[in-house]
Amino acid sequence: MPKIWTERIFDDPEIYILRIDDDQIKYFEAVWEIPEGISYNAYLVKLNGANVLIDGWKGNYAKEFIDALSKIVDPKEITHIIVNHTEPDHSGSLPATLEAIGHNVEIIASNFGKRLLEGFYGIKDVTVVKDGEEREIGGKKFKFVMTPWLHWPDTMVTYLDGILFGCDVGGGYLLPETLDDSNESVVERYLPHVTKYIVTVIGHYKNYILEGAEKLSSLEIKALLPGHGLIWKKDPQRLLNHYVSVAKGDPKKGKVTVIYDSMYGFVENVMKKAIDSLKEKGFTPVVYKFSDEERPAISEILKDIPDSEALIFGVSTYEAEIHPLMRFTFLEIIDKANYEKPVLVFGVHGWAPSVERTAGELLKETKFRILSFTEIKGSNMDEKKIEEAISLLKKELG
Ligand SMILES: Cc1cc2nc3c(=O)[nH]c(=O)nc-3n(C[C@H](O)[C@H](O)[C@H](O)COP(=O)(O)O)c2cc1C
Repeated sequence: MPKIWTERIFDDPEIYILRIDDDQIKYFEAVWEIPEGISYNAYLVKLNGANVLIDGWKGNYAKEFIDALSKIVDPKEITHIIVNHTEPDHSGSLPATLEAIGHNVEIIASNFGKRLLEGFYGIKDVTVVKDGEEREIGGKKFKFVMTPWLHWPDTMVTYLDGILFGCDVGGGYLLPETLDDSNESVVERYLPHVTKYIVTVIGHYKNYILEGAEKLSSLEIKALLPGHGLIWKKDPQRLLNHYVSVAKGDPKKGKVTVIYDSMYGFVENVMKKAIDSLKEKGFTPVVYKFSDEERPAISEILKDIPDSEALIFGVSTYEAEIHPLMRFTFLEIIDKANYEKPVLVFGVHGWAPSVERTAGELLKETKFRILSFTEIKGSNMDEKKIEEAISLLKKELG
């Protein structure tokens, strides 16, 4: 059963969090494996003569949302709804919320957000705010800053008295056992799930993270209240720095992610040799293997790419192509985690070498620097060739 949190998190201005821990979800966006779950966070700001609701929950929790909201405020007393981002994991509860409010409430969104609200829910009456626009509501100044492509073109953030309502900006997977960042061990456990969230959800637009961070640096941010995961009261800059580091792909010294498939063990033999050689040279390999017994989650593989120094792929030839699961893995890495990092590719075939052609074609237009393709026939494992490839990597990374 999803846990629901409704707590006052600030006294002045009076702000409440409405967080639901979605422990039922298996695949975020119907693709990313998240056994750790995800929370949806909405916020209510109580002001003089105004009650401002910021974002909402996924539609399947609309009833729970109205019940939780009703514990804090009579929905009929809500005067404004700010929609920072219209993706239905935040806006799905909106139609039910409007019904519970039962009167004309002012909905505030970006220009793109207005278009999407009409497309998704038929909502036409939306006040559009522009980049940097300020509005006085209930005696307080709300500032709206456009952060397009974080994660959709509609996305904006809302700034009030040093508090940034980020929606997807600042989010992460996991159902942390606290609401905020005051407990260091919770934060340390949480941050890898933030990385996983960034790569899988916003990785395709990661340059916009750098643009957005630059834009937000002009604001003094005392707290960051995102649409997923922990809220940041103690050190919001830590989370923003983490976002920038993932977007840049800052490497951890020695970390090399190794991904391979092996149907009958031929690729595995090659990769074992490569992994031994990596360890001998002081690297720390993180290994993912597709076999008839194991199938790693693509979301987990993606999580390990940003802070890797290099990537190594081992692929079997499959109907003159690379193995189907490795093909999907390549495509997702290229789409979500395309970084200027060195790459080695080992290919094993039965009768015709193909990896330089197939993997080469996939990697051609990417930022990855291919150091070598090593083609191996079946069990004719050429240890010298494997050693040469790993030595090339050592030379490259020092
Ligand atoms: C379904 C299937 C399709 C294959 N297609 C090709 C192919 O098109 N060209 C080729 O040279 N080898 C092909 N092979 C042979 C494998 O690439 C070869 O046996 C390789 O060593 C497999 O390594 P692995 O057992 O570690 O996966 C195929 C093997 C299988 C099972």
